[in-house]
Amino acid sequence: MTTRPPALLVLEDGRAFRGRSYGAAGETFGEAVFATGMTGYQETLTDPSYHRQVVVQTAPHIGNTGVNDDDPESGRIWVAGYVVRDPARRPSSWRSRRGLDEELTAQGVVGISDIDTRALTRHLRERGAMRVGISTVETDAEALRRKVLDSPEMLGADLAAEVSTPSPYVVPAEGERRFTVVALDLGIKTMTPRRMAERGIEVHVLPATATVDDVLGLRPDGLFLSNGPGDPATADGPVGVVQAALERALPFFGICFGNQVFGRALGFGTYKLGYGHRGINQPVQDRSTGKVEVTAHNHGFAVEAPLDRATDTPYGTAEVSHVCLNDDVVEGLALRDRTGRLSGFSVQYHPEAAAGPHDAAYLFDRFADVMSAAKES
Ligand SMILES: NC(=O)CC[C@H](N)C(=O)O
Repeated sequence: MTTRPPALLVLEDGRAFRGRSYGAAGETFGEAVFATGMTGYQETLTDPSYHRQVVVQTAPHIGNTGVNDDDPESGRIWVAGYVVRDPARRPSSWRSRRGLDEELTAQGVVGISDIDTRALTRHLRERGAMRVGISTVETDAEALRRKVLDSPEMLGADLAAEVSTPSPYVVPAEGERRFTVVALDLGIKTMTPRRMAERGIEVHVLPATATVDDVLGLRPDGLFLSNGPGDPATADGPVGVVQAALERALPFFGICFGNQVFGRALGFGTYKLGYGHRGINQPVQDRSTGKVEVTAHNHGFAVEAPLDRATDTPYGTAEVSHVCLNDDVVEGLALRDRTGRLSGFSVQYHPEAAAGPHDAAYLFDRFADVMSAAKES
């Protein structure tokens, strides 16, 4: 194996790491975030929520199972850059079609390897997520840092439309069609409509810019909002769509960015976390049952809502349904109508679990139950 050329990583606060080029040569900028999953790097790389983020993998060996054509969560790699400690020298899996290094290069993703990812992660944990640059062409750390400081920040970034589908498409229900759902694609992962389809839900996926009329024109039984990149404070369009749907008592389910938009639609604020939650083993408690789920996360923002009381909204009573046991961050919201019936809910984490444990799959059944109850009434 030939030795790969040198590469330089510089954070906006000036901390620098020198390693080797991994993937494409060139220069890239984004928000440095760390992901703690021991598996699922393909799903991570192709999750549109990572658009404009440079992902640092805390697992030291990455690329061991190569790249297959089954696991991507979208049509391309979305991360702005990739940071690993020790890339696999040779992939090994019966499903592997090519090496990860090769795939990153083919998709033009600039990365760096052979740096102390543990030191970098501890730095981000102490100082918070921040902008970063990786370069295989610039060798002067101060020069690269100046470019990092010129690059856009994640706070205030409006990115959903950049990753959303350009035109609507339909994911048919498996077996008998029980419900029709409109899903706003703010950066949807492939597995999400599939989890609904498995439950007899036909999913009409619409672009992030879809209007209330586009949604209602399809006469859906429910509205779904996906995960997605960027700052939820910028998502005024989707917030308006959700509010209009709630006014008409249309059952609602949201995931991640969808949870943040739901929170805003209910009148709550959102804020940026210090370094976020990204991994597949985060403990979350469902406050209605007391049960703890081990869940998949990828979020840098969160909803600000009171944990100790319900909140009256124009659409009913809202409460925090799920919390993260590591830091008490709001991980889910539930909305009940005047009769006490659940009419909409959302989670900050990823029940589609691609990758991740399947503890939260019940939420897709809950969505079907909410639609079923609404149909009967
Ligand atoms: N996965 C997501 O939907 C992330 C939502 C939002 N971009 C955040 O970072 O919190």
